[in-house]
Amino acid sequence: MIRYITAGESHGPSLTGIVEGVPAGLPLTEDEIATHLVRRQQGYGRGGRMAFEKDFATISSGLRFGKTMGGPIAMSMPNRAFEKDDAGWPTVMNKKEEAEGIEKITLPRPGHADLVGAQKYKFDDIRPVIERSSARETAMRVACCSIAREFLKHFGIEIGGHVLRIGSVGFEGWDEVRSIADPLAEHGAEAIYKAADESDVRCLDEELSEQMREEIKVRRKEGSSLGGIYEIVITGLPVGLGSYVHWDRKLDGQLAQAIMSTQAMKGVEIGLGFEAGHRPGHEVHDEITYEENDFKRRSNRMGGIEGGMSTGMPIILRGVMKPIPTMLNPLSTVDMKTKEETETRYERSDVCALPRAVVVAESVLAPVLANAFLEKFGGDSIEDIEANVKAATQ
Ligand SMILES: Cc1cc2nc3c(=O)[nH]c(=O)nc-3n(C[C@H](O)[C@H](O)[C@H](O)COP(=O)(O)O)c2cc1C
Ligand SMILES: C=C(O[C@@H]1CC(C(=O)O)=C[C@@H](OP(=O)(O)O)[C@H]1O)C(=O)O
Repeated sequence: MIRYITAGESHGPSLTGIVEGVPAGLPLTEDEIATHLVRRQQGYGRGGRMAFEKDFATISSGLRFGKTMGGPIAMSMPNRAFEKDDAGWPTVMNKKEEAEGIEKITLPRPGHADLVGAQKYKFDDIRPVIERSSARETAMRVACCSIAREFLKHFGIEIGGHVLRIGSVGFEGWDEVRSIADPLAEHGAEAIYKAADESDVRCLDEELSEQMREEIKVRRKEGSSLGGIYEIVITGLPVGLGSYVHWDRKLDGQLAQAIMSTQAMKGVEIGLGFEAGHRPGHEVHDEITYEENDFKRRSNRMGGIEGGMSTGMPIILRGVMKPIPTMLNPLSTVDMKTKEETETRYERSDVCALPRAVVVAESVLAPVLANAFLEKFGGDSIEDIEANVKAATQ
């Protein structure tokens, strides 16, 4: 079973990650991991921080001659913000000897972890909450998950995401999206993310991309922020990953948890999702056929999962991200120190991080799928697993 843990603060010296349970013999390079780290930094609507961070994870254990050895893989990634002290407020993490002189942050932002975090941990300064709740953590999360992603790719399983909606601009309904995404998915889900990467809002439609950019521009000018909806497609899956036999083995439940564990996510749907509640059964369920010695389905409105198990069709999952809580135009809040009503203070921020969050969402699904795959075909080495897959498909 692949497990990973991340450590690090947004403006601390570095982020650290350890990935345990990766089978031996998987070819892996830092550059492959960096592909997704670079993608996570790109996107229209990003803030100033992403312009100067140069995310790269250095591997310090678990590899020999470019292949995994079965032991924990440790990674480290520096925060350039730690040295820069450029954010317009003291980057307090590198000035521990001056703790007394540093201004406390006492104005919690609605929608961020600030108020509840300070209440829970009994802080009179929001800074420690900001540091660890920040989506800076997703940089190391993407690095860790990219290893599981490489494992899946080795067995022909690909993941690709794209943006469906930003604020008021988006595709009209399920069929319109399918007409663009499904033909790409026939070449493997990576064709989807590669096509989406052509647009700086990661949308597959050129006209919508332009409108989304405009929407972000308008909301930025107003001092507001935006979220949106994205879709992730996973191809190359065998039948029967996950199980209906127990609640915690259902693949859809595990995938949803991974998405909801990501900063700013407020919902997940699989296949038709919430639209299934609007349609009668005959317009929802995927009819079964038998062609070329195999069971097939006429459609994939269940999004590749039935009974908590992969059907062998592409998994289609959508997530919704709320608008960024930090906004130039302030919201009402209360000063934690004086208890007086006042307004939030602005700190450097993304205006819309959805195009970047798509890469995070693609990534966090990888360990879930890799573990479901290992549960079915598992072994200590890639060689063992290849033999198990071969035996199961003969
Ligand atoms: C890729 C990404 C970038 C983000 N950037 C910011 C940001 O610049 N400013 C901000 O206030 N929130 C940002 N967020 C959202 C906050 O991290 C998040 O709302 C906060 O941690 C509270 O957690 P919750 O939204 O899950 O409740 C970002 C989220 C993601 C996934
Ligand atoms: C640093 C990243 O995102 C950060 C997420 C974030 C937040 O509150 O979640 C706040 C901002 O941090 P800063 O105030 O340092 O600019 C974002 O830039 C990153 O994605 O690597």
